[in-house]
Amino acid sequence: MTVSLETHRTEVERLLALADQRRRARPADSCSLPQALGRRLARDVAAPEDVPAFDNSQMDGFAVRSTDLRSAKTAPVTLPVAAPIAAGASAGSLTPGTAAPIMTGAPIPAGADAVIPIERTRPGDFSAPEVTFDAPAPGGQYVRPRGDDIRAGAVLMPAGTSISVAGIGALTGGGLTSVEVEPTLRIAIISTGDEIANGQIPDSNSAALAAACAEIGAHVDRFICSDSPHEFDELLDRLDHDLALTIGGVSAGAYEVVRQALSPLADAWFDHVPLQPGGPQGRAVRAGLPILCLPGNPVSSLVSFELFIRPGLARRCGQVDPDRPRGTAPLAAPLTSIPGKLQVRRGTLDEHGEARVIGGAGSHLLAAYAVATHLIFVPAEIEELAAGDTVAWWRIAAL
Ligand SMILES: Nc1nc2c(c(=O)[nH]1)N[C@H]1C(S)=C(S)[C@@H](COP(=O)(O)OP(=O)(O)OC[C@H]3O[C@@H](n4cnc5c(N)ncnc54)[C@H](O)[C@@H]3O)O[C@H]1N2
Ligand code: MOO
Repeated sequence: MTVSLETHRTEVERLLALADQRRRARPADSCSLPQALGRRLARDVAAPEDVPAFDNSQMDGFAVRSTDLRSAKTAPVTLPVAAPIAAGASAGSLTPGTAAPIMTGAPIPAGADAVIPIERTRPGDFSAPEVTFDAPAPGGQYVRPRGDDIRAGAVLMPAGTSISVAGIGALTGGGLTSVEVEPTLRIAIISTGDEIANGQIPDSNSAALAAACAEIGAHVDRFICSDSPHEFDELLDRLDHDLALTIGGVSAGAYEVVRQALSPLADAWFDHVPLQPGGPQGRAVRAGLPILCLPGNPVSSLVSFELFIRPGLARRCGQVDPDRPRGTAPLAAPLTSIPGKLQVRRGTLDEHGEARVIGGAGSHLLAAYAVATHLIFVPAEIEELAAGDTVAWWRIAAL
């Protein structure tokens, strides 16, 4: 039965949710920190130590006892300069009645409780033997106390947090080198057809789809299967993935291995959606494994991945912006489209901000797609568009 694009999208979402459930049921991964960007924490992470680990200066200036500057309220106070404390030095202690040059991040010496920035002192120079202060300072001024960012044992980031760039920094700053993260979604991409299995045609579709899945953070394994339904069944029996994407074998030919093998299943659906390219589609759940079946024509498989699968998959893989950037633009040149189907052309936005189609509508024209930066949409009810008419676009590649 033909279904609307919306119905198919909803059904694909249902299968992606199932794939996500399978992923979550697998054990957590241990991941070293720089690699953990974008992964979700499998459990709460407690800070192993106080951050910062010691009281330290927030400014380049002089470490003082605030009590030594009390009288600066009425008259300037001049103190002898003690040995300087660089960031990386050990803490030491401050002799009462002296001021120690201290750099940002350097440990506050025992006895000191405030820092006066260099620009609020006279002569404003670290090499002078004495330093004069014109105002008192409250205790704690410009001191970053130990544990101010996070206390040892406190939850630094709770389970489920998507590890951001700042998260990598905070976890590393907390003394961690690896974390337990939720497992990555594992996808099996299965190219079908004797022409692929015997090498007559390069397996360009699964190469492209594998790149698309890897780009959004999924783990991908690629398989090739001949037109034998038995071989296809045996291959599916071996998979332990969260999701399978099949390519080809879904339309009206005599050797449609995917449709033949899967359509007897209770939950299976194989038919057309009102889309060009990407009309023939299928989906099934086999022994708990959700399977999304894409048409074999190269442009068709990529366009249907973009429209139906990528948004939900990217969101589940933790992408910050799961949707492609979208907008509208005037068409650079007239075009015609087939009635009753959403047509997806490939093109770019030119220097005038106009949408310019590249190549024809045919679903084998992958070379033109390869230099396109945008998908350009012609609605189902439209047969002709004039130059200047508004079209919707999604950006799929860098300009
Ligand atoms: N009588 C009809 N024929 C076709 C219809 C139809 O409605 N009635 N639909 C056409 C449309 S639209 C599409 S799209 C294709 C989809 O066909 P399949 O999904 O069954 O794909 P195949 O027949 O297996 O292959 C189509 C085409 O793509 C090439 N291909 C397949 N896999 C790969 C791969 N991994 N890498 C590169 N190229 C691949 C294959 O060699 C064929 O040329 O059906 C139309 N026919
Ligand atoms: O709908 Mo097919 O995908 O055009 O070749």
